Amino acid sequence: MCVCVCVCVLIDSGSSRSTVYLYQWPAEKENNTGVVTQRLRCSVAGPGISDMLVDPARDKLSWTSIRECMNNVTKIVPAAQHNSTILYLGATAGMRLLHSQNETMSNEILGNLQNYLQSLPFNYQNASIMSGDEEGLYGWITVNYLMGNFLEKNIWNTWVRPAGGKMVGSMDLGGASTQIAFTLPDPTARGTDIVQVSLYGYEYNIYTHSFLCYGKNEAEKRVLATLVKNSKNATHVINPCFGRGYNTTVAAESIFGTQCTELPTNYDPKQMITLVGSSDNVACRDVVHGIFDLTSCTDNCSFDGVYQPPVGSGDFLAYAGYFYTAQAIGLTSISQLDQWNSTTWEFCSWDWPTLKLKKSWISDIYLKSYCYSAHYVQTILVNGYKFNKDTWKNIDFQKQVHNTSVGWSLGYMLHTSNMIPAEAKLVRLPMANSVFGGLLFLFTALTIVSVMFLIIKAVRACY
Ligand SMILES: O=P(O)(O)OP(=O)(O)OP(=O)(O)OC[C@H]1O[C@@H](n2cnc3c(O)ncnc32)[C@H](O)[C@@H]1O
Ligand SMILES: [Ca+2]
Repeated sequence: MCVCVCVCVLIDSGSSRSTVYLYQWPAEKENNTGVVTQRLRCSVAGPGISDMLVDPARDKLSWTSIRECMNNVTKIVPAAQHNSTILYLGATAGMRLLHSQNETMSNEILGNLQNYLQSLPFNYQNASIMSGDEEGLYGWITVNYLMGNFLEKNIWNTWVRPAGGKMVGSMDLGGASTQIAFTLPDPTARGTDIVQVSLYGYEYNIYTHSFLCYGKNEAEKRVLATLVKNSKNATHVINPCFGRGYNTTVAAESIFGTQCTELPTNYDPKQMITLVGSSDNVACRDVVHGIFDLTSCTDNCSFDGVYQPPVGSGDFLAYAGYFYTAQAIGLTSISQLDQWNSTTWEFCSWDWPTLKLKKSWISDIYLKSYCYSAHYVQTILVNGYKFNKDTWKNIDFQKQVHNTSVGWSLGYMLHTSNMIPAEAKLVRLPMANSVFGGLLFLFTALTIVSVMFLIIKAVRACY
């Protein structure tokens, strides 16, 4: 429990990279809402922990990069507070995939990492692999905590649930998996992927689902795998999603060395494959559509036969890969669906020299993939989750709220350390704040008028 401490360190071990977060808050206010701020965000150099081999030489390298971030933490947190500083590590889709493929290796990596974290001067709690549903739920908690949707102060300076109790849905696009989570209007709805959580004394009925292999990087490998399989020449492959003029040669294992793609016949991991860009919008859209099973769903279903209630008319925050994609095509924050489509169309029609010129601030490693990811975002949101032209404008593409990164880590820290109590001593008004305020005003006005009336009557009686 983070009781009486003002700082917590959380390591987000994602599939593509690890990030160290340092959160802080005033100790006496720890159960209030909106008091936790992000003091440090440190990107660990190198790949995600699932790609770190546990051979001594690589090991040394890997932990050295985490050590650099932990040294920054050590400098910020006063020495007297080190042993009360809680330290957690949560691993996500990269480790989920590795765990199902090679449990021994995933245990070895986690064990190795645990030894290192235990050797630090902090109050190490645990390092674990989260389930996709937990990841989605914690993302939802982060979003609503940062937006102040759980509690607000009423006119009596007491914490109450905001009038209307509108919560914001959460959509996270990672490298290996993607999550959606939102509250259901019907508090009694039960079923697959619906969880009930009690926060600050209120019950929330939340739908949360995580799609493994639908993260931005793994889904791109699936697109490339389709192109390789459908190509007449399996070593010289046209990629419609890359800009014309962009060619790259990669080893087959960089596409097929994952559980997310099916191995081709006569698979040779070292076989080199040349991918040749062609800036072909329609072909890119079609191959991206092809990785989703959009046919096995009818009502209340997203894709791949997964149950999903309608997204409704509420607001959503889309972050991580959603934000990077929106930023690359120039449509962060709120946009119209038509705008997204036309911007994607224009972006994907540019050849590589034009892309480099127009988006000179983006490094090649990311730039080559944004045409694919713009189509991917449109497909998953519209064909998958069933956003339409009216509800698309409810999606806000962001990476931060109040200078704090949006992701599962803050929600995990708040929940795991009990900083969001299930029950809270709240004043529960029998009516909405605004109605209560209005009635209060009315009664005050009536009292004043009555007193004045009595005074006037008394004065008149004297004459
Ligand atoms: O959640 P999982 O699936 O484990 O993956 P992750 O945690 O490693 O995934 P991130 O949110 O860090 O990144 C999401 C995607 O955005 C990409 N990405 C990360 N940082 C970026 C940056 O600064 N600019 C552009 N793209 C970035 C990254 O390669 C992924 O494809
Ligand atoms: Ca992530």
